[in-house]
Amino acid sequence: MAMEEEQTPPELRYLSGLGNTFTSEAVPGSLPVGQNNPLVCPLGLYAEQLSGTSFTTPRARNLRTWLYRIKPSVTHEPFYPRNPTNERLVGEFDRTTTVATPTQLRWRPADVPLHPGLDFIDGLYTVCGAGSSCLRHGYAIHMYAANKPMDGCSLCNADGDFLIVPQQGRLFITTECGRLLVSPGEIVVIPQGLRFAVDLPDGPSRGYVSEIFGAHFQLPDLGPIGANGLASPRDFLSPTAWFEQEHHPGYTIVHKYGGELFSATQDFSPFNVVAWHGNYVPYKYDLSKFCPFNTVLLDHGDPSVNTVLTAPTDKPGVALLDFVIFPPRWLVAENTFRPPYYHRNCMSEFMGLIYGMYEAKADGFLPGGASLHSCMTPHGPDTKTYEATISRAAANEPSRLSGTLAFMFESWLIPRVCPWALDSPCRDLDYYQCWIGLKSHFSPPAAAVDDENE
Ligand SMILES: O=C(O)Cc1cc(O)ccc1O
Ligand SMILES: [Fe+2]
Repeated sequence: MAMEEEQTPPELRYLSGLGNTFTSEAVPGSLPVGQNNPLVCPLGLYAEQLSGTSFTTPRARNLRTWLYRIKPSVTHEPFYPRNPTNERLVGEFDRTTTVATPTQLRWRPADVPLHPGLDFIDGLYTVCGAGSSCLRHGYAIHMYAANKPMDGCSLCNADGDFLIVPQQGRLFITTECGRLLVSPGEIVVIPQGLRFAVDLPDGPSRGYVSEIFGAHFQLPDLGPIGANGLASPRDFLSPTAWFEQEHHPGYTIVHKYGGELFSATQDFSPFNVVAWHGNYVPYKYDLSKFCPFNTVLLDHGDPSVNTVLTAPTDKPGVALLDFVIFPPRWLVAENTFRPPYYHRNCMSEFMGLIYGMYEAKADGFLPGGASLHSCMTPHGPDTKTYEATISRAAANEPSRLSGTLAFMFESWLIPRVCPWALDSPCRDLDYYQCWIGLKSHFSPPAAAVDDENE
């Protein structure tokens, strides 16, 4: 099943829309009509339901898909702890696993190793996170650097949804619902529990992953923006049914459960779903389709206006995790400091850069790199950006911010950081220096100073 390096992936068909109930048949007539589990399914298939929410979740948020497959997924040998495991994957964020630090953190991009061979599972490493996958509240932020396809194995993440942001190299992802090709500049969401395998048609690849426990992503409300704008539901693409039926001795299912990896073998591919219907599906989204809204007169708006997807908490307006982008756009504000303002945020901000340069950082924040500014940790434009901005003669002219795509995972929950991320050779220990040069421009009128000092 694995593609050789640099191989052209096949043309794929997608279904458009987010939150839709879809139907898809790889063989005509393979979906039961009028019911989900007839006594005998068409073509002798097995019916299997995959639930993404509790059975009793209110209808508007209820997610489930019915899969019609050659053999049911229960047909496998027992689960064992995977050996070797991946020691750098974390699902429980406490004092035993991770560290609390308010320090501004930044990392240079990691080289994609060529040796030893690392597939998507072994190339994943957690950077930070909060909460607990077992208690179903929290998130993890991972990055990956991989150079080899997942061959003869698939991953099932029982802990949460993965939102994957490729930065280098396309991902060819086979899932139980079909296949998706995801390029840098696109994102993909793989829902909790859906089995998938990642192939790397461009060879060495890297990117970012946010994983959410106990919630699913949805589009943000648009409030006064109105009925249109930001990410449009029709630009989200889900796969169409695709299956393989060959005997596959020794096929391995890797199961991520409670942050730990388990594996089980079976003699067939899990990608044996001939037809499916439902609304619990993987989807991809091309970030260049995002329709940004922005300041058209004065002041820098809050980044929430660039939210692509949000995973809610039980508190209205408070996100477990927002996925926010900083896309190419026109800047037209008058008498305004256009880059991001200096700030301290009660939410925590993890940022990555897909390509180009980020508007707040003249140096040091590179494509494939990352930064973390946790709850109430001060941050903002570096000295070079500040000085260049205030001395720019044409500061009121429209200017186009082009050739850049940064993003942020923003969370209400305070992240704890993994020790290997703090000790990483990619960590920029001098990050704080980018602000140390900010000097006082304070120039009160002479009279005011005299009055004060008398
Ligand atoms: O810190 C950052 O660079 C992200 C960010 C961008 C912005 O435009 C406003 C606030 C904010 O936190
Ligand atoms: Fe910020």
